[in-house]
Amino acid sequence: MTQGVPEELRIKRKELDKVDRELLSLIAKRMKIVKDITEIKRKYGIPVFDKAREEQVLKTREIWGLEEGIDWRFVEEVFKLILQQSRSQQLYAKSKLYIGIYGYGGMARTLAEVFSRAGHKVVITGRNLEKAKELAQSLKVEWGEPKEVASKVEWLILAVPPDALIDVVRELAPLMRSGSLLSDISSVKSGIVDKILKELPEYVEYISLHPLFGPDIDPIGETIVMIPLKSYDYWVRELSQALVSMGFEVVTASPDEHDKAMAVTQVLHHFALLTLKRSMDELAKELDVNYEGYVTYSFKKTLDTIKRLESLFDVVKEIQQRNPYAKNARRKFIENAEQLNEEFA
Ligand SMILES: O=C(O)C(=O)C[C@]1(C(=O)O)C=C[C@@H](O)C=C1
Repeated sequence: MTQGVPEELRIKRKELDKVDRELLSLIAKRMKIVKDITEIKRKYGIPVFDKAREEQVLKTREIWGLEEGIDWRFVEEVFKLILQQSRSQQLYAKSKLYIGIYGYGGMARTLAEVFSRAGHKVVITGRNLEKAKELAQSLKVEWGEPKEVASKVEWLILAVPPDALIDVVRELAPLMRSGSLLSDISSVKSGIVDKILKELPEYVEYISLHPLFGPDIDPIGETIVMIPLKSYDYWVRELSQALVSMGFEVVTASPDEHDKAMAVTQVLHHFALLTLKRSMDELAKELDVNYEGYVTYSFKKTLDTIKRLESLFDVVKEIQQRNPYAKNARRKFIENAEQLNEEFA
């Protein structure tokens, strides 16, 4: 391959090799400092994720980049990646929890991975033990029979679709340890949490969770909504601290507050983007045009989001169907589209 490469290009490539090596050494040096920061944060119980500091980091680096003649957007992208890596390197567990995860889908994997990386003891279970075992082995954590797991963990997280949820609660909740905690992670809370509450024995606590991220992204720095339904202060404090020290932002809400907020940020957002996609496809066909080469920087991001939504279509549909405020949200969207259409006429 080197044959035919002009000598001066070869020399320049060598120079690049050297600089890139130095770049990596500097990144490793930064990571070592981050490790020290983790220890300090663990000592004082300071959250991993510090939004204000990250904003300051991005702003200063963008300015320094400009001083060096480097485009700020590039600097922003690079430092966003560095910060993401930095956060995910920092996870710590102040007190170690024994956590059971029922399920082997994408969210089960993401949560199990983060919890075990932070130092918690994780055990995977589910109806299909082979699948549970497969996931557990790939993450190097334990697996076990549902009943056995339910009876030994301190915190059992059910990462199963809403239709399967109640049966699992009915089967496993009575076997849980006194004072232990149960959580579901469903995207809509109305019509689900009440049913779960009815099934719970008196000695089991219940905090419903909604991780506001999909299974396919690095979750550190993202938000988890915490909905305490049946718990003493102990678990609310313990859980909130555990999540914060793993780098999550925690928002506490009631089930109704959660569903209302999600009607705005999730239902409307998904509906608008899927409507956009269908309209794009129809219009492109009608106009007989291939628009793929004409995609702007920000539209590329929109298309990526649409692709993600399409790959999670079942979940998207379920949210649209189950959120009690979804119908109104969709109507608002249609009304506003019509109104805007008149304004633009
Ligand atoms: O300064 C901190 O608190 C850090 O943990 C370091 C760091 C960084 O890598 O710069 C990482 C995560 C925080 O969200 C903010 C900044």
